[in-house]
Amino acid sequence: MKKELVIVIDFGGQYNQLVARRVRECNVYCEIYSYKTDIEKIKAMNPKGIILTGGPNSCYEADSPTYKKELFELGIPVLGLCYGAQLMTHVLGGKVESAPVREYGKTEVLIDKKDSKIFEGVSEKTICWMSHFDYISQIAPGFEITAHTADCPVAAAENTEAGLYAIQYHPEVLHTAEGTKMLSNFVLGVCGCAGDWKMDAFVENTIQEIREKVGDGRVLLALSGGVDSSVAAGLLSRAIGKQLTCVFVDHGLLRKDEGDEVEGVFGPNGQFDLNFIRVNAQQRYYDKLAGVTEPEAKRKIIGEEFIRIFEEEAKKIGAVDFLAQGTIYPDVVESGLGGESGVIKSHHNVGGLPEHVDFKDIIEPLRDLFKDEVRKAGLELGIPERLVFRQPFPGPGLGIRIIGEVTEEKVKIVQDADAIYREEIANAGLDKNINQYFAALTNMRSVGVMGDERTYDYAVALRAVTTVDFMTAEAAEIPYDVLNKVMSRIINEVKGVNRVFYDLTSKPPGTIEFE
Ligand SMILES: Nc1ncnc2c1ncn2[C@@H]1O[C@H](COP(=O)(O)OP(=O)(O)OP(=O)(O)O)[C@@H](O)[C@H]1O
Ligand SMILES: O=c1[nH]c(=O)c2[nH+]cn([C@@H]3O[C@H](COP(=O)(O)O)[C@@H](O)[C@H]3O)c2[nH]1
Ligand SMILES: NC(=O)CC[C@H](N)C(=O)O
Ligand SMILES: [Mg+2]
Repeated sequence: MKKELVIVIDFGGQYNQLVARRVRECNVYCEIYSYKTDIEKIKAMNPKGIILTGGPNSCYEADSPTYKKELFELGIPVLGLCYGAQLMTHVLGGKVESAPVREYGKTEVLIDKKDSKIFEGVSEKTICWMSHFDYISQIAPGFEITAHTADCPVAAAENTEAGLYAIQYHPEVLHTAEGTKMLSNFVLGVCGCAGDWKMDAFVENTIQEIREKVGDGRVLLALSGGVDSSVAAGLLSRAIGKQLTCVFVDHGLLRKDEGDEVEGVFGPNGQFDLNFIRVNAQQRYYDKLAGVTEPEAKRKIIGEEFIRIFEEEAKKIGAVDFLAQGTIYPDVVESGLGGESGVIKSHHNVGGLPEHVDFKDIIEPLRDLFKDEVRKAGLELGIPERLVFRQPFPGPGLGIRIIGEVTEEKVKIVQDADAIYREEIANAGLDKNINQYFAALTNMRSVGVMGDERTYDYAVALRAVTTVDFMTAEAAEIPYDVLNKVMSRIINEVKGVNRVFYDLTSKPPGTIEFE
């Protein structure tokens, strides 16, 4: 079964992931590609629709991102959003200029063409999210204006005959009250997608694809016991059974008792029928990380050691062709490989991979999914809810929750503090409402007084966030008495700590982890 595909062409906008999400919420599969992607490649994928994203540039400037005119002549419907709308206009002979009045934030849009397919079921006056300083001063030949605002004569325009639609605002953000409706009108109404891409189809198709790719070869899965690799294990084991071996690395940067817990679930006495190997590599990691302080350097070392261990294990098993990982879409984007977005941090399993990897190929069945979609796939596969809804834990583990140099002593401190924090969050019944929470060790030491004596000890930072997709997040509002209890237990029970902070920062501008 060939799935319907809508392509998002990325011009560097901030909300590009959201565009892809909204399309998927219409049950249509969607992928993001850079504007540098060759038109032949785009044609070969045979998409049912193309969406051009926003972007920071001005399309009339010489070296701004652009696309060939041919893109608009493929007979495939194209929707341009903000920069995308301006670029479409510019390339097709209209005019884009610096706007006399910029628009930013919630803005009332007045629909001029009530029977436009994009505005089916949309109110005549509707609140939309604007973010632009350029504007379309003259539409391209063949287009008509379909909406305007008080300050912007072209809030939307279209050339229905050519299947081209331009929208100046951002329908993908939830501040645009009826934006989801407009995008679904494009995807289902204009492009004619059936909207039958669902998780059961994803699971069945992926199992089929894995079987075809692997044949009678062998696969080594990097299994952390986290959500993503557990779901990947579920898929792979359904697809190829005992041709799969799962390797779990205890790098000495796991949470307190986590190594034994993972072994308990996936090992020989656990609930899955898997080939499972636990590698104890604690000392090896501490040695490699000694003296290293720079976050990206730490990530690269941890990522590289993972691969070297997998290679060694593969040799012991013999004739392993494929390395499988539980990589998901946000790992790819943040590592700067998902399009035009900058590198935020190199996830150990993507941007942190060493240049040479001793496997024929890498299998990443979840590479195109967001976290909540991975969870849906997990439930579809019958993976226990307790595993599916676990909070994520990053592969580099406490290595990126200890700011600066990692030592065994610091690992012990952060493990103990984190265990107390998690216990108290669970006692307060907050664990279901907070999507990720953990203790981190700041590299800061300060003076305190305990039992009439001077102390000069570390400060622990508590982090807790609510988020849907881990791309953006808010600091969770934890009741003060809970925080207070955690603070007092950490200071009393964990040696080497004399201060506790609560991190209030949202993402952006912070990230969830500290490094
Ligand atoms: N300790 C580990 N041993 C083996 N593989 C690991 C380990 N930690 C991470 N990996 C590999 O790196 C991938 C990415 O790690 P990541 O933490 O993003 O995912 P996860 O652990 O599977 O799920 P979660 O995000 O819920 O923690 C994992 O899916 C897994 O393939
Ligand atoms: O497997 C992983 N390898 C990594 O290198 C990594 N870095 C961050 N994370 C997790 O990704 C989510 C977003 O984290 P940030 O806001 O810190 O980028 C959060 O859930 C983080 O825990 C990682 N997971
Ligand atoms: N959000 C956007 O895509 C902005 C497009 C363009 N840079 C403008 O300001 O008009
Ligand atoms: Mg993990």
